[in-house]
Amino acid sequence: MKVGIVGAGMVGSAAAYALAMQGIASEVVLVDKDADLALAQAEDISHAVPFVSATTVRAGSYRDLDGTFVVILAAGVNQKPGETRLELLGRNAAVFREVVGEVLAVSPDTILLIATNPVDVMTHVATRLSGLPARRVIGSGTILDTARFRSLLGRHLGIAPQSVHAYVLGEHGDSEVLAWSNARAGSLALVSFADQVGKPLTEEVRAAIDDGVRNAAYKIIKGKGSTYYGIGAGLARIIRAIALDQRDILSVSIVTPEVVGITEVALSIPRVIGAAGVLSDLMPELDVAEASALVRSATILKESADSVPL
Ligand SMILES: NC(=O)C1=CN([C@@H]2O[C@H](COP(=O)(O)OP(=O)(O)OC[C@H]3O[C@@H](n4cnc5c(N)ncnc54)[C@H](O)[C@@H]3O)[C@@H](O)[C@H]2O)C=CC1
Ligand SMILES: CC(=O)C(=O)O
Repeated sequence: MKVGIVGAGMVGSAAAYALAMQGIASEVVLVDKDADLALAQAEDISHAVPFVSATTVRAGSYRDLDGTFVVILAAGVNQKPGETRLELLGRNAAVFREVVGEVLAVSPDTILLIATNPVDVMTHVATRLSGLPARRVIGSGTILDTARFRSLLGRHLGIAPQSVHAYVLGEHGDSEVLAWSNARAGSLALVSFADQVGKPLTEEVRAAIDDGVRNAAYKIIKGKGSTYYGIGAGLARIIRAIALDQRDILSVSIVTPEVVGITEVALSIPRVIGAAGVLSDLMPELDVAEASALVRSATILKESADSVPL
């Protein structure tokens, strides 16, 4: 499977590296307005390939994206310390006005996988600009937040994160909703599991995990300028589900006709992913507080998307 990546900075290159290391793509083409950067990233990653896989990693222009099955959009600006994701919207919408048409001119049937922040609103923008069906314009959404949630829960409970079944919903950003009420460890309700292993989910524990998930990006950006390994692996995970038609349930963002009473909004809920993109949407059962937090998150995203002139 051929994968294109527009934006060969930290996120684009981390995704290329994850795809190559896992042998998910047969070919990865990196495109950036800084052609020297794209070339350098492709060269560097291609030198890791002989150790593990046979993926071809190269730099190119938009013309080289012909025949791609998926194109990751990771072009644009990232957050400075203390800046919110939503504050990037105006600048990154301008980038997408330039980039989306270029991609579709050479690869009209591709699946767009959006990473650029604010990712939910950028997914909405890309859907409008491309005219593609919503299920083929997928934002990474809360795939990363869900991984952070599972990681912290697994650490607290002393189990592998893969055995934690819990999702973060709504915005990939400040208003996101950690769905505690339907989370499970193995086949057990989370609270029951936590009590059985003597690691109760006290208010303090829940608050610390919420902070660890919600504010992870702010802390990492303060420490090293940007985040990229987590999202690089998350993007590769979504592409694996597409490449192998795996029908995995992942929390990703697409423009959705209606969620918690809000219409035409891009946000994350669990969705089944396969070769055609998003195959179906799954609305989890939530408690009253979670449902109301999801309405708030959806409203913020809808208003933000409505503010973007196309
Ligand atoms: N969805 C998620 O969970 C995450 C999203 N991000 C977001 O990903 C985006 C990229 O972040 P980084 O890679 O750290 O930034 P970066 O600055 O390292 O890379 C961005 C790249 O985009 C390129 N670019 C800008 N305008 C372009 C255009 N018109 N055409 C082609 N290339 C263009 C730049 O030359 C640069 O190489 C940011 O918006 C960031 O907030 C970052 C981490 C997680
Ligand atoms: C930067 C960003 O969106 C994240 O790491 O969550």
